[in-house]
Amino acid sequence: MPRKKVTIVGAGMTGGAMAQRLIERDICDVVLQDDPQFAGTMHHGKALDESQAAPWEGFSTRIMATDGWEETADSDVVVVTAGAPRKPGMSREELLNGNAEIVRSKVAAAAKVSPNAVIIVFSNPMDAMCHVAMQASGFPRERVIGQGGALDSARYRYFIAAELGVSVNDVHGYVIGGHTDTTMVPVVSQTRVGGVPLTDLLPPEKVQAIVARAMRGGAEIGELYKTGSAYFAPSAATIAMVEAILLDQRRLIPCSVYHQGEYGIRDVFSGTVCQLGEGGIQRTFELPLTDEERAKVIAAAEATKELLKLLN
Ligand SMILES: NC(=O)C1=CN([C@@H]2O[C@H](COP(=O)(O)OP(=O)(O)OC[C@H]3O[C@@H](n4cnc5c(N)ncnc54)[C@H](O)[C@@H]3O)[C@@H](O)[C@H]2O)C=CC1
Ligand SMILES: O=C([O-])CC(=O)C(=O)O
Repeated sequence: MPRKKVTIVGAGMTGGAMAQRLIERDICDVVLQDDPQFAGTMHHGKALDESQAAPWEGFSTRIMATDGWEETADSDVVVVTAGAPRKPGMSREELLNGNAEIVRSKVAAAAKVSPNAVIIVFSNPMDAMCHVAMQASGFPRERVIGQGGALDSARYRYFIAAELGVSVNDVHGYVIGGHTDTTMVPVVSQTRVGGVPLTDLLPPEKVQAIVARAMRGGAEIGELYKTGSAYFAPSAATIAMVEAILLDQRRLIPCSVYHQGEYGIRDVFSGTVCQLGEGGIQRTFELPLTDEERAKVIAAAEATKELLKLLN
């Protein structure tokens, strides 16, 4: 049986970290695609360096780099990270048109040689870039998936676990809505710690502080790094999605999906809980929201629609 293949487009901070996490799982071959005009020979260096980790990490799958597309052909999953990260003080939305051009051409090229792939869109502003990717690929909604909620939920769960001094494994909560500083919706009403509602464990002001910090989670890291944005947690979140698809794990992970009636929203990418497995999105789930949460989820989708009006 041929090995599964995953292409990571863009071998920068996030693409490189994803490649490392993925190849060390030993579940697929990995191709790092980048453009010498922007990456120089960095992607070749990363692939070679990581290959030489195999004797100690014990993986037998392969990683290679390419400037073109031939080697990416027949990928099962294509992750698109190419594009500029924001600088401190910027919003993700400000990256819209610069990154749209990059995502459009990368996705068109990738889809041509991997017509059955699942595309995971990662470049920011992610929800808007999902529209660009869907249009450039012509793929159905099951196979164009945005990574945002997996990361945002991880941050939210981490902050709760740290506040309560419990294992993050026992904190269950989801962040849905948009992947921007203002449109994320941490679903407090459905957050449980060991089965206990979060609101029974922390006073409202503490919960609100956690929500606010989770929503600015990416900005906080960017302000600390100064030269770019987060990559350790983003790569972990993305590779969990890749693994769920490759191994048909049917995991429930919040992702950006082209809404077709979820929460009454249509024809726009936004975050909701999705079942991920073979073929991409197998099912979507609607959380039972409070009226306030529902209004925020609807506003997030509207904000993405407004942002799309600014797309060149
Ligand atoms: N969805 C999410 O949760 C997250 C998204 N991001 C986004 O991912 C993207 C990549 O971030 P990093 O890897 O940290 O950036 P980076 O600057 O380290 O890497 C960017 C990559 O894009 C390529 N690139 C840049 N300009 C290009 C162009 N004009 N044409 C073709 N390729 C070009 C570079 O060669 C490089 O491989 C950013 O848009 C960032 O905002 C970052 C973290 C989390
Ligand atoms: O904050 C950023 O610009 C990068 C990102 O999307 C994140 O880390 O959540």
